[in-house]
Amino acid sequence: MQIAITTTTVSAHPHPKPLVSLLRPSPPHRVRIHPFSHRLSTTASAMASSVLPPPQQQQLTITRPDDWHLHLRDGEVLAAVLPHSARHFQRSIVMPNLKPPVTTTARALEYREEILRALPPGSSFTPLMTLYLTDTTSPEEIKIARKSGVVFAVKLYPAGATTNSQDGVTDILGKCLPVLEEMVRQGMPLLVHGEVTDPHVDTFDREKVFIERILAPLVQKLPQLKIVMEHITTMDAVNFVESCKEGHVAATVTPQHLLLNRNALFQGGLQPHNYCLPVLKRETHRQAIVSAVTSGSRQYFLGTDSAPHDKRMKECSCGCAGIYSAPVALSLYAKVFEQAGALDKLEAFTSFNGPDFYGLPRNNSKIVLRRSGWKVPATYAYGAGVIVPMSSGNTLEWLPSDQPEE
Ligand SMILES: NC(=O)N[C@@H](CC(=O)O)C(=O)O
Repeated sequence: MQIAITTTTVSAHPHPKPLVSLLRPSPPHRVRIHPFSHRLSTTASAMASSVLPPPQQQQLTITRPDDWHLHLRDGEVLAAVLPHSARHFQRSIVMPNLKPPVTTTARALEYREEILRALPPGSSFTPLMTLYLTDTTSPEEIKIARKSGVVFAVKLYPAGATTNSQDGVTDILGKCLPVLEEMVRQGMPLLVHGEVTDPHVDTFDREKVFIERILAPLVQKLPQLKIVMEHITTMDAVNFVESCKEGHVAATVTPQHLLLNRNALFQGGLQPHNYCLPVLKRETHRQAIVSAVTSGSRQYFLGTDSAPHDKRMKECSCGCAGIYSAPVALSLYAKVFEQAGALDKLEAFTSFNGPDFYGLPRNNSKIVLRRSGWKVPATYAYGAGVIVPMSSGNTLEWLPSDQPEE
């Protein structure tokens, strides 16, 4: 374990007094802890130690993370959002659901060039390109993709499931079997948006039903296919992933599905900025995925699903699905792992399990997260408008350093 943790040196009082008597206002005994030095600032330090929580980690140094599920878009939006991902992540799996979608290696190469041109000067961020699977993708295209060295996976969008999925697959086993067999031969992972599109299936059950109707039969038919179940949201998905062989089936998990349940969609009125697909689920599901990712299992890794949409497209009569989390994701993941008492498992989730699954080297450089409050901007501007980030206007605790420390 390469995680470096800095802690305070405050020790617990051997005979703690009842909390209530210690909390009574008493000016001479008031204690302040400087956010950076962590020194007790009054002579009441002995008294204070009895009311302090256990020592807190103040700084985390972890291997630089990768984002294994990212929507970068193109044009002005790409230029605005790319620096946020490039600042914290070394590599990202770039989703291909542009308009029109990235269905060929030739198009993926062009898109990759566009991303590289939009990078801030000096950035070493590496986009890992993907192809958008359609009913007519050919096995030959998979061979070309593998040979290119820049395409790392193929994305399955069931037709009509989410943003720009209208050209997606209508019948994966009926239409795509030869392509999937070629992917097995090429060791090319299939990244799955795991929701059925059957309008008779309740929106909140679409992931569960997808597992039953499509994913389980697919794994049975092609057990050698490497599959990433993207942005899982349910206990059913956790159970499914864990029933599969490590190294063959894995899952990405977003910050929103770890921190929010479906109440967040309706708190005080309709909350369009908490709307994404798959939609947030009930609390028991959230707890199941938190337990899964903080357990230390190698089958889960970081995938933000950061999906920017113009504010006007979110706040309208038929709002788009997608939450923009790139600037805040790392702080939020740290919060989740800290709340679960599992900060020692954070690095494997952010930086090891993903490259290990994809058969890529782990990053060498580091990133530092400091316990230092920072306020998330209300919006981020781009050419034509603004994008509202997740946790907009809130203060977050863990501040990632902009520069990796070698
Ligand atoms: N997650 C979302 O709600 N939206 C994504 C598409 C996707 O991954 O479903 C988008 O591209 O906007």
